[in-house]
Amino acid sequence: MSAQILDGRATAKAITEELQAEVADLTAKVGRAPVLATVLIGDDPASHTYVKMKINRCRQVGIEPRKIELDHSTTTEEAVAAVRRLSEDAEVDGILVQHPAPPQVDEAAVFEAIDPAKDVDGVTSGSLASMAFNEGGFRSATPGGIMRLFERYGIELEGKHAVVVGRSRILGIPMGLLLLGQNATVTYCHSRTTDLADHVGRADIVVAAAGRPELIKGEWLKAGAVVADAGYADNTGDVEFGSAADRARWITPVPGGVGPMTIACLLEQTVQSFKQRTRLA
Ligand SMILES: Nc1nc(=O)c2c([nH]1)NC[C@@H]1CN(c3ccc(C(=O)N[C@@H](CCC(=O)O)C(=O)O)cc3)C=[N+]21
Repeated sequence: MSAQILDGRATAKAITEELQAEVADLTAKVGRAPVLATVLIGDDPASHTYVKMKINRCRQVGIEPRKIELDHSTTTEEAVAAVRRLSEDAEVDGILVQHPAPPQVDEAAVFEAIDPAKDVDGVTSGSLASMAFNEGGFRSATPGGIMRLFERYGIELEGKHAVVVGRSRILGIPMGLLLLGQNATVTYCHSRTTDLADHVGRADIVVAAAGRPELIKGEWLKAGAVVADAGYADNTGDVEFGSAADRARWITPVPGGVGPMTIACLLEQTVQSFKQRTRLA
């Protein structure tokens, strides 16, 4: 292994500690803590685990979690109504609707019920448009977390060729937009891409967001590439770590890379929303 580690766990910890101090100060000024509402539909065990991790991190920094659980037979209309109530609730600063929703639920419709001012997970089409037009505002949590990690390690993006593998609404697509916004040249690859290995081989920066464990082989990489692995199924990345670490210059591990940064971004944006909504920013 010759690559250096992009340590998401340590970076997220540093961000969390900074937030903790800021939240204590803000809470004293405003007279209440920031509130993040989490909406979990159905009983997927992995989703329960992720939401629990997010709630634990909230408590750690002084954000008050509000947990909404809807059962597996919830309709789109019921889920939309629940999210709308949170959008209208003046005490709620941020709303997270955990993906994936059960198949009968139109997830996009539920996302759109989030007040854009509370979209701290960056899933609405309005947030996507802000990312496309480089307007600031809330970023999708995983791409936002990856950008913060690049920032903290001084990874240069301008003029670099970035290959994003995956085109999901909350991960691949916004990831490419954020990289484009930092003047990278962006290629999207996906399940219908032919010659995936060739595309990856031309990348200075690879973001693996396909949701397919070990899809990307280390031998495909250009020597010296930067690799961010957003795969998380069973704590296995979308990149074959061992072979990739032999060729890359920088790489995120799984676990300990992108996952913790996703949560750090969610918390940061919840605090940002709180400041905006209470006119402290
Ligand atoms: N609306 C929405 N927003 C999301 O951001 C979102 C989502 N839905 N659905 C599911 C994925 C997955 N996700 C993870 C977050 C943290 C870790 C994480 O911190 N993992 C630890 C390992 C945790 C363990 O020990 O199992 C790590 O990588 O070090 C992983 C995965 C957020 N997601």
